[in-house]
Amino acid sequence: MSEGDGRPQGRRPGSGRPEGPRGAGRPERGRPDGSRGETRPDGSGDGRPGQHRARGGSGRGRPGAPDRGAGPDRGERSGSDRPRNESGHEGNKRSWGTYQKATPDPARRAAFDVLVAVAARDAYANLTLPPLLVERRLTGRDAAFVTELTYGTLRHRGTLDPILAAGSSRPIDKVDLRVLQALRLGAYQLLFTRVPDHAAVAGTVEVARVALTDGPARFVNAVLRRVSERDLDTWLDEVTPDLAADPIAHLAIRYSHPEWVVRTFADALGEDTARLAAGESETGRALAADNERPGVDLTARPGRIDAKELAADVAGEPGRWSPVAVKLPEGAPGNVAAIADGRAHVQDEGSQLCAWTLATAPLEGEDTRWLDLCAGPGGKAGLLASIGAARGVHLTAVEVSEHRAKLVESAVAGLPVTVLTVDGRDVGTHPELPEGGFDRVLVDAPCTGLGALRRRPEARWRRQPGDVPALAKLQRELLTAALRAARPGGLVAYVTCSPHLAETRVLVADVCRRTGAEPVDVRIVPEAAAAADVNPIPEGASAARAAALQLWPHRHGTDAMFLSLLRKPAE
Ligand SMILES: C[S@@+](CC[C@H](N)C(=O)[O-])C[C@H]1O[C@@H](n2cnc3c(N)ncnc32)[C@H](O)[C@@H]1O
Repeated sequence: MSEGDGRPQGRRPGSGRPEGPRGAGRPERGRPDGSRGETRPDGSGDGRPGQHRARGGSGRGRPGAPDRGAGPDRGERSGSDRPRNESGHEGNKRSWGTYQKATPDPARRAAFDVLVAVAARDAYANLTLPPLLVERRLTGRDAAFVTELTYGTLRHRGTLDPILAAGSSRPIDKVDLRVLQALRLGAYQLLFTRVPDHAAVAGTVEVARVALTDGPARFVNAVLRRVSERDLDTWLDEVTPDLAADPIAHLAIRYSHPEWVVRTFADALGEDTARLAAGESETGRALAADNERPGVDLTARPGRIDAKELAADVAGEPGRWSPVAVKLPEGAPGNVAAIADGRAHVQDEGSQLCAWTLATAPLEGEDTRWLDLCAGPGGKAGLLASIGAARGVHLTAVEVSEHRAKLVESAVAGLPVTVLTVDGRDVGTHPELPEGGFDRVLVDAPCTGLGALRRRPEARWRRQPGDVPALAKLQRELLTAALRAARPGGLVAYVTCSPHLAETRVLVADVCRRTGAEPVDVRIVPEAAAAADVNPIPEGASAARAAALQLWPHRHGTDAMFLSLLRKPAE
C-alpha cells in the first residue's frame, strides 16, 4: 500500500518510456515545470529543483521551461560532437549508446566531489559547494545542475539506498564510500530527474572511471543499469514494507527520512501508528515537504523599508504570516540592493513571525530593555532591534560563540544593540545580564534543527536521537536563565526550529511547572493567531500546548518553528 498524499512524483508506472531514439523526444533538463529553482548555498536562486521524473514524453516546449537541451555530455550526441578519449581518438561506442569520454562532465564530477566531502569528512554541502563552483568556473545552468544533483542526492538518500541495495550484488553497506556516492548520484538522476537514462548512467560511470578507476566504474555501471530497469514507483513498491504492517519504515523509505524523525513528526502532529497505517497521513505530507526546495524570504527591516516597497523593489510577493516578509522570486539575494545596504535581510518567514510576536505582544509597564539570549548569527536580533529602535528600546544580544557573535555585530550594525560574547546561562553573574533586568527576552535555543531539514540536505542523516537529551538539558537551562533575566510581569519567547516534543511542549510545560512561569496564548498577537488557526489546538490540551504555536512547511510554507510565550509571574 502506498500513501497518496505528497508522495514523491517519480516516474509514473504505465506512462511508458519514450519510444524510439531519444534525440527526437528528448526530455529536457532544467526546469520542465517552470517551478522555482533550488536556492543556491550562497542564497541565490539560480539552482533548479530536482525534477521528479514523470515518464513518457518530452518536456521540450512545456510552458515556463527553458530548453537547456542535453548539453555537452548529458544527452544525445550528434556525430559531429562525438567525444574523444584521452588519446584523442574517437571513443568506443558502449551498449548505452554513448561514447568513452576524455573527461567526465564537470557538473557531475563537482556533485560527486561534494557528496564525497559530505560523506567522508562530514562537510556541509552548503559550505562546500559554492567555493567549488567558483574554483571550477561552473556558472549558470551548469551550477544549477550541480546544485540539483548534490542537494537532490543528499535529500533522497533514504529512498535511493534501499533501491541500490536491491540492485546490487554486494551489500550496500560494504561498498566503498566513494563508490556509494557515485551510485547514489546515478540513481538520483535515473529516478528523480528527467536526465535520459543513458546520459545518467554513462555520465556517472565516467565520473567513477576517472575518480575511482575501471573496476568500480564497471560495478557502478552494472548497478545503475539494474536501477534503470524500473521506475521509482515500481521500485518503491518493491523496497518499502507494507504501510499497514510497518508504517514508520514505509514512510521512512518513501519520504527519505530516518525512522526516528518520522516518529518525531508523527508525535508532534498527534498521529499514532494506527493513524499512519491508515494512509493519507499528515506526517506523510510533512515529510514530503522536507524534500521540496524552500524559497528565499526577506525581512523588510522596520524603520528602514516597508514590505510593500521591498516587494516592489524585488518584484516579490508579500509574505503570508509576517507583516515584514517578502518572498523573493527567482534571483540572487546578493543582487538585492536593500540587502546590500542593510534595509533588508534573508530570513525564513517563520523566524520573522516568532520575533514579531515577541516584539508586539501587549505588555504592561516599562518596555525599553530587550534581551536576545542566543543571538547568533543575528537574524532575529536584527528584526527585534529594528522594531525596537522606533520605540526607544535597547537590545542586548548574547552569543556564546565568538565567530557567531561577530556575525551578530554585523547583522545589527547601526542599531541600538550591545553584543555580549558570553554564555546565556550567566544571567545573574554577568554584570550586563542582571536578574529581572529585561522587559522582553528571546531564547531561540540551539536545537536539533529538525524543523529546517528543507534547508540542510544532509542534516537529517547527521542528527541522532541521542542528541536530544543533551540539547533539551541546555534548552531547559537557557529558558530558566531567560526567565531569571525577565522582570516580574515581563515576557519570554521560547523558540526552536524543531517540532520535537522533548524540545518544545514537554520542555516548556516542565519549566513552567518548576518556575511558576505562565504560558501566554500566542493568539494575543493577530499575526500569530492567523498562523495558529491553521493548526487548531485540540480541546483539553495542556495550558502550555494551548498557548503555543507550531509552524510546519506543509501547512505554512515556513520552517517548522515552535514558539511559546511565557510571562514571569509578578512578585
Ligand atoms: C538557533 S541559533 C539562534 C539563531 C538566531 N536567534 C537567529 O535568528 O539568527 C542558537 C544560537 O545559540 C548559541 N548558543 C548555544 N549555546 C549557548 C549558550 N549557552 N549561551 C548563548 N548562546 C548559545 C549558538 O551558538 C547559536 O548561535
